Amino acid sequence: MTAALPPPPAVPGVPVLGNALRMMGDVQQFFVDAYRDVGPVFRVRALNQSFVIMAGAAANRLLLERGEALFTSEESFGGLDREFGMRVHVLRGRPHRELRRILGAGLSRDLLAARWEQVTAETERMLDGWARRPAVAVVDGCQRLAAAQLSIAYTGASSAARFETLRSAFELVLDVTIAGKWPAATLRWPAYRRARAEIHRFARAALAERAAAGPGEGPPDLLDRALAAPYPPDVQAGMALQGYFAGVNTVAYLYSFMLDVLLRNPEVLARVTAEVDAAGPLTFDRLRALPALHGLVMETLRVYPPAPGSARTALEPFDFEGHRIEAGQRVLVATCVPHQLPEHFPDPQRFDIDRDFAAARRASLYAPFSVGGHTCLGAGMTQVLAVATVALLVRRLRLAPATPGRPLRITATPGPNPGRRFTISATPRAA
Ligand code: HEM
Repeated sequence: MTAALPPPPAVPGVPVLGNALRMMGDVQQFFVDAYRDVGPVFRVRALNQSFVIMAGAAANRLLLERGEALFTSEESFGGLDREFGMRVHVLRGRPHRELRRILGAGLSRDLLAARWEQVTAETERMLDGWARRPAVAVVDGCQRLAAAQLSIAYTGASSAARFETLRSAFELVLDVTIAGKWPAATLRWPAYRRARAEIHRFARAALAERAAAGPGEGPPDLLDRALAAPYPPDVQAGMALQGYFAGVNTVAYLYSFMLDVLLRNPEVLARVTAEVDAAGPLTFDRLRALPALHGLVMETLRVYPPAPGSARTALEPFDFEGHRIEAGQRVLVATCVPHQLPEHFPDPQRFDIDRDFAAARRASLYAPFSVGGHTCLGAGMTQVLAVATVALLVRRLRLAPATPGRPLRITATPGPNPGRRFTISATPRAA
């Protein structure tokens, strides 16, 4: 009989808080440092929660090849399903693949092509608003922008009027059910119940309106797909909500990091600006021919991944890199740790928009959208929308940091972002 392997080693933390402070800051850097100091599997504790973190090439391969058999997402994402009918995150096997197929069609980048004029007009309107303010709070501004863009592309109408309700209710659910920051009883607070009810009314009204009007011109969008799907009304509403919420924070954090990068790297800003200026009228098809901008998006996702891990719970005991992981253990596959390893990305500290990602992508070592069965369904939309947004931005606005010299301070609430204090000033470029 072989002896059972030891449990993963713990990363030293402080009393009571454990590793919470580092998990709430630059969590990607924390995972990279712990991988180097402790190895590819280690335990962390944040207040009352304990996670096993698995990182490196073998961890990504395990999630890709055995993720479906070994893990469930219920404990991490069940709250989104129970509270909002957003079920795709927690399903497994065939039912998951079926819902993914339908939802994937409703979240396709083709919808941006179909609603290009509407999305760019709203983006330009919002960016012009930035130029009228003395300072722009970048994360908040980018959340509003991403929410408007995604809701127009996916549903044909902006959700801007409900933005604050949507943001506060969803962030509370994430803090309670995924981050474990507040007790579950928080979801019984009257203020939360009211916000939740409003979100439900909003999703049901959007679906009812579409059902009455019938599908519009162009490809079927997310609402058409949800209405035609063989699911109960709460799941159809959850599908519609994916268009208003899934992706808003991650896309906004990506935009915010890109702005930080552009302000800190004048040579990158000069290159993308020259590329956009030379491109002529900005049509959806022309987005493909902007290599410096594509490089900026890819490299920002490498260095500053807005979702640096996939949270799961082990369904059965298994061994990984010389350690035993027990059934029921909460696990986080830190999928983006390879982004910082020189064996996969030469000179990883260098921000290089000319990097070749092809080999790392094929080997699942470039993984800002995770790997395996639950890979992001909005990845295609994110990439084209991010290119379009930076193109419109550098064409319209001249940017400067509101507080020159302020260092980048990453905070992970709920995901890694440059923090609420990151502000810029924007002036019209023609001025
Ligand atoms: C920078 C932008 C984005 C990043 C970094 C990102 C990242 C991720 C990651 C890492 C996952 C996997 C989670 C897991 O393994 O449990 C995921 C799943 C998902 N994402 Fe995104 N995402 C982004 C934008 C979007 C957008 C715009 C949408 C569109 C609404 C979207 C919709 C989804 C959905 C529906 C899933 C669940 C897929 C499933 O469970 O089968 N994401 N995303």
